[in-house]
Amino acid sequence: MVSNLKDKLKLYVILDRFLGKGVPLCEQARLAIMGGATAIQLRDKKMQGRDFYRAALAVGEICREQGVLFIVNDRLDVALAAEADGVHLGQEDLPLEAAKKIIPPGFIVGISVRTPAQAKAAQAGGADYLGVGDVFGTSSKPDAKTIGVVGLREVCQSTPLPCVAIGGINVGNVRIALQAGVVGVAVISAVVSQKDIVAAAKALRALIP
Ligand SMILES: Cc1ncc(COP(=O)(O)OP(=O)(O)O)c(N)n1
Ligand SMILES: Cc1nc(C(=O)O)sc1CCOP(=O)(O)O
Ligand SMILES: [Mg+2]
Repeated sequence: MVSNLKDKLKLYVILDRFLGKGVPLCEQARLAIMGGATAIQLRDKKMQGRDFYRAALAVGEICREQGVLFIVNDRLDVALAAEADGVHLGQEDLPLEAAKKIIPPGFIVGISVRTPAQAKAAQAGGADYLGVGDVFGTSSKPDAKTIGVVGLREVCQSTPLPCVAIGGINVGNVRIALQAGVVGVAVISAVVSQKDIVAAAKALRALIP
């Protein structure tokens, strides 16, 4: 059971094997946490289930030791087997109502949304937080659809659930995202693609109250 979820969503770093420029996933996690990441997501669209599970065990152990939230992207089976804190599901992933049939109490489910209607449905289905984006335009997810800050604000104002902004977030625009009503930001390239991952995470974390 995770308490103070809002605090744990402040700086949500998503690991990426390819955008991490050769830095191993566990090292990305360690460095991001040293820089102040409050949540880590394991996301890999190409790994086989067995490798993804192994990576989840390894990254999960680091997060547990450091008291950082650990979320697995897409794969509820892997999230449960690796005893992650939760899973993140998009609009094309396993439906929330199906996930709810098999998740234990206290297991966190984050849902990607782009509209107030999607936010409403996620809340009705028992989501714990929302990932809202693509806010500023991202080059890390080819099929992302940009909603802008106006779209972000509309979603935040439509729901009592804690919202995390995602998509093109960096030190130059994080304040704008926060002003739209999110509790935190989720990033890939602004942290894991940077030469100094610790410094990059620190710089972002310093801008999030
Ligand atoms: C925190 C957070 N928000 C949104 C997403 C995107 O999820 P999804 O739309 O399912 O896309 P993929 O990441 O699976 O490509 C996310 N992963 N995390
Ligand atoms: C994984 C993901 N989901 C998005 C969405 O809009 O749902 S945007 C995105 C990629 C975010 O990477 P970066 O911080 O490098 O822009
Ligand atoms: Mg997904």
